[in-house]
Amino acid sequence: MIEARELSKTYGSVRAVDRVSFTAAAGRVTGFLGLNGSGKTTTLRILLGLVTPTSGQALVDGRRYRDLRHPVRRVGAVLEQGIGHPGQTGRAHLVTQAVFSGAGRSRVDALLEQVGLGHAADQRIGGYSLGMRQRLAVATALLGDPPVLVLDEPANGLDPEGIAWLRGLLRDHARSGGTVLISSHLLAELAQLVDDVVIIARGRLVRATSLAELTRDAEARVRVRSRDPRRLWHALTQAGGRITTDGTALEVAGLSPEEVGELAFRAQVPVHELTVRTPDLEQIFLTLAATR
Ligand SMILES: Nc1ncnc2c1ncn2[C@@H]1O[C@H](COP(=O)(O)OP(=O)(O)OP(=O)(O)O)[C@@H](O)[C@H]1O
Repeated sequence: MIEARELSKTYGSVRAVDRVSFTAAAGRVTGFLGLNGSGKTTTLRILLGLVTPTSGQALVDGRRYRDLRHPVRRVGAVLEQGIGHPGQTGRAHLVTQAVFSGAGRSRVDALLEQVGLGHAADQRIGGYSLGMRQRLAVATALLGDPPVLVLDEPANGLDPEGIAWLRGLLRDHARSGGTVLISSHLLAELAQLVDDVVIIARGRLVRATSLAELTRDAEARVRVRSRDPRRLWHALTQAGGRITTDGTALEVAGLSPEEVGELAFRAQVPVHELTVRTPDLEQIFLTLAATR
């Protein structure tokens, strides 16, 4: 299990992480979500003992990373930065990491196969595509066969097949009792994968809940297209509607379709389209991520 307790990190005047508390439970995949710069990487780096928090604690199985007896056997991490020496082969990289970390090299070949790099094991990393590097990073994280996996934006650079592969791997890991914490700035990317979500915005926790709960809570929206969107926007906002737009139509939250129709009528704005949109997960996330 992963636990953040009132975690804060300040860089000069920037509160990168501000009293954030959440848990990521064993047997579940937890999505750690926030827009760019919201504090995800800082939180994960604190968790992995790479950054010292200003206050609060980040714990893996009740201990700080640096207090874990065999960290590579407890926690595997895929971080954002580049991996390995470009002149090294994938296999040599894994062997080096295995030796350095004390994980043992016996799993190297099996892991290369598991992440789909068996055919490229003897190619230099410098010639790997971004997706292949991500696969190698996942293999490195799995070296110590750790129950806890922490992944910072691992889907970056993966093609749809790679994403499906990663999803399968992480789901299997959780199904066998492992803990998975995975960050992203796109909820849609994780929607098929996560059980729970932790959403942060500007360093603060906005929501920590199950994906099912998040979907249930979301309110339907009314999409309305008209000849005079400015006037309609004004009328709907005056009535308490919360509005976004894709440039073509207005998306209205907080008002029923009946209210939107009647308000448009009263404002004498001809309506060309009025539809009820069931909640879109990405929209829910964006609304939450932009709230504070
Ligand atoms: N070493 C640092 N020194 C100064 N400011 C930092 C440092 N690391 C992060 N920050 C600032 O802290 C805030 C949070 O950054 P962080 O990288 O944790 O966000 P993020 O959610 O991971 O973003 P992204 O999705 O872009 O990676 C940002 O304002 C960032 O500029």
